Amino acid sequence: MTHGGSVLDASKTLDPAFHMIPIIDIKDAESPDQAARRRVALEIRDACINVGFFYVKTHGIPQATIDEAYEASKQFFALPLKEKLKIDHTTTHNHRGYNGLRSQNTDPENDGDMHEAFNMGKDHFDANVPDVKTAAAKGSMMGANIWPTESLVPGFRPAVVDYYDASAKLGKVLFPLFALALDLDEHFFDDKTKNSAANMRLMHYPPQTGPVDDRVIGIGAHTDYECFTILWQEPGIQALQVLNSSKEWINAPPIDGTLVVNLGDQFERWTNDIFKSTTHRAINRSGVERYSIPTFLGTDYDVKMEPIPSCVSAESPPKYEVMTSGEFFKAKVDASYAAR
Ligand SMILES: O=C(O)CCC(=O)C(=O)O
Ligand SMILES: [Fe+2]
Repeated sequence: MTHGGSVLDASKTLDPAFHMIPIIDIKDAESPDQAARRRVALEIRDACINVGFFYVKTHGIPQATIDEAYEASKQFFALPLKEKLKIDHTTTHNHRGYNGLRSQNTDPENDGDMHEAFNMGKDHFDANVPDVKTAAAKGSMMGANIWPTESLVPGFRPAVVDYYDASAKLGKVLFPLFALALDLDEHFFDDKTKNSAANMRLMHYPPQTGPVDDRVIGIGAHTDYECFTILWQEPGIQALQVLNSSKEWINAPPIDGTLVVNLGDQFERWTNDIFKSTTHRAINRSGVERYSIPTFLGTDYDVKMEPIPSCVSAESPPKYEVMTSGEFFKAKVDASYAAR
């Protein structure tokens, strides 16, 4: 990496008023040929600097794993509200479990998101992860999952955990590509992502028809909080929109055989804004139910987000206070529920 860095240079010369979200085939992500891996990383670099969103093709998550999580999700949200409320997120310190319609407000200008969700994270912990109770006392996002009664949703937990594990594994494939995209050692994030700080949400958006209050939409305009998100969207339903620098909303429809990847605020902080954490929202005007599953991949909660040297210079001094990813993430998530 040269001083000043090609990443920084590129960000100065390109205009991110995108109208299309690129599709990137990551079949060579783990190729033994370093040049092939680097080619994928360069495509990712362009997308990260200009768009903050891309679709990944050949992502490796088996269709059966997706189908089972989708079915499990439909089964869960069809439960009576009183059952879902038995695992309400307010019973946990880290917002695991169920959040009902309008219980979250992602855009502070809005009046509650028109989605319900089931929130979870890694379902078992390695011995080196801090004890759940200690972590909770420290206000961490660590902690166990809570699950609906098995007999009400048979097979829910294994189906959800399988998809979680598959998307976390895809995250492990993507981190080295992001590192390469930043001209870092491919293993840069390895020791920063040992404890699976990945969180996942099953989301359900009821259809919104007729006049819709702009302040009550599926999920209000927001950026994600972690390094990046892997998003599965129900096929055939347009709902997700991404804001470009001309303040136009660009549709991000589901595309067969792909998943959406978008960057979050942690990467923006690591890269001093060179990687874009792009604003997005979702509104379901399709007339039918919509389901989606985002998995949010961040670094371990005790990792300090220090700007990557190639991303700062005399002309571009560090913009962000250095804090741990856990402090940052908890503050953001708490705030998204606070006003409700
Ligand atoms: O459901 C979607 O398409 C988007 C969800 C989202 O942006 C989020 O949960 O952060
Ligand atoms: Fe999001």
